[in-house]
Amino acid sequence: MPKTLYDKLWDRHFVTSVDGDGLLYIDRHLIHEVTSPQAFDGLKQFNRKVRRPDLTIATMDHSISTQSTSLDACGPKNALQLKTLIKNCQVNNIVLYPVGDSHQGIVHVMGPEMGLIHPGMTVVCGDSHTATHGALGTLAFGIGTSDVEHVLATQTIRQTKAKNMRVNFNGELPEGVFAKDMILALIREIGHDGATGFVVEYSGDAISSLSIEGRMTICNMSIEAGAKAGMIAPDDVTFRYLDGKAFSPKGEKFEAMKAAWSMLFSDVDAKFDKTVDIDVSRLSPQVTWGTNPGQVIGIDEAVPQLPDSYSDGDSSAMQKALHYMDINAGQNIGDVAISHVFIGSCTNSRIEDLREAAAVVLNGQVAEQVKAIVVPGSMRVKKLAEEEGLDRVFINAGFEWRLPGCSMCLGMNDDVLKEGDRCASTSNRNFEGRQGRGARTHLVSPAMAAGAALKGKLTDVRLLLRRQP
Ligand SMILES: CC(C)[C@H](C(=O)O)[C@@H](O)C(=O)O
Ligand code: SF4
Repeated sequence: MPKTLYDKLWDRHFVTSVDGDGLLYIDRHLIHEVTSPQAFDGLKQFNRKVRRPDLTIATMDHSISTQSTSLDACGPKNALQLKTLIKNCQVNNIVLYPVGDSHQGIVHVMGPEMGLIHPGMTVVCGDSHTATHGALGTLAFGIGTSDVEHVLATQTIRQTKAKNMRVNFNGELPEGVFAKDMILALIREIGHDGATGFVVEYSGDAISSLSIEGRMTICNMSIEAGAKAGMIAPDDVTFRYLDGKAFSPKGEKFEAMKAAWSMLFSDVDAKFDKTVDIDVSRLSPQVTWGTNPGQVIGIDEAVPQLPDSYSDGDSSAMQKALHYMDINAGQNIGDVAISHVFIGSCTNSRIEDLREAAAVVLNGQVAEQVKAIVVPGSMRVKKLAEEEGLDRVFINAGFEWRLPGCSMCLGMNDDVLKEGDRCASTSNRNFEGRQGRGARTHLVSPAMAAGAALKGKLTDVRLLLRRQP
């Protein structure tokens, strides 16, 4: 029977069935400070050992400061979480990349760049954006803390098989339009719960033309459409990305693995439960106006009018979102002034994202009333960017250049927005209070965020790019 890529990865990792679910073997387990402490406590309580410390990798990202390497910088609660991770990793022989280490970074940025993630793997982490790793042809999904404990103890996890969805992105991306705009446009089309119960495979010529960085941006936000996971079949772009990475196989072994990885694709006749087609050649830069990622429009569009019937759930949700965001129906989104810009997060903090933002910033200045920060996703991204002089571009324009971490993506560290602040953000979530209680988030691409920083308002970055020589 023809199989999808998801079916193939499921079958390869299937250990046994449990009441209609599958018990899957896990090839790579990533951990961070927030969702691991209780899991380790659970192991200790039952005197259990970590079954495969060698397949488990830890980093620090959520609770750290990106302004200081002190573990105490974000208060005693965060410090305790970080110190607990250090202790748990020591006791259980798990490699940890702590703050200050040259490999430290946001878990979904540092893992792939070290070559720890290979096509065909199952990858889990106690973090919803684990879907990011699907960009390398893996089955990767986020798990809860009790599942973290289960994986630590057994290297397996119980899962219900999801349905198959295929999203074809076709056409050529116009100037100023990026992977972030593609995924936002998809969520607009299918809604923020449009992929609930599905694993999504992305394909089409617009996906083949994307770098791994761009593919990660897309897979990362699969979860924001409700999907269990997002994935992209490995191709030459994937193999070139993996070649030479620290933990990639080397020499003949790499060639042998490449041959095996090349077999990881959906069969021609494989059946998908749902298919969506999107033509990217007509896309404009996207920006969210509301409080879920499906409430999104092109920068050249007006905020939608409320539907006629005020009784339906959609319009009351819309009204609530407009009220929280202090935005009017029918308003031109390009008129909205912002107070903050955040370029970072596991969605958009890779080297390519920083290059795209820097290309817009070149020779410009951050608007006076705006506080703008750039937070590279990992120490490696930071180093690369500094070698290319991108840090100078940002600093000279008035941006803060930070250490790697989750930072302003969520209010768990020292980058919390205040009530009424309005942020153009390259992150992935815009729900009420995500960046701080009462703060407002507009999700955009790195180029759009850079444009907003210079203009002090949401801006069509295509106009800024065209003006440059
Ligand atoms: C803290 C963590 C559990 C959480 C997640 O699972 O996604 C965070 O990364 C987020 O983005 O909200
Ligand atoms: S950068 Fe944001 S979305 Fe990504 S793992 Fe950190 S908090 Fe979660």
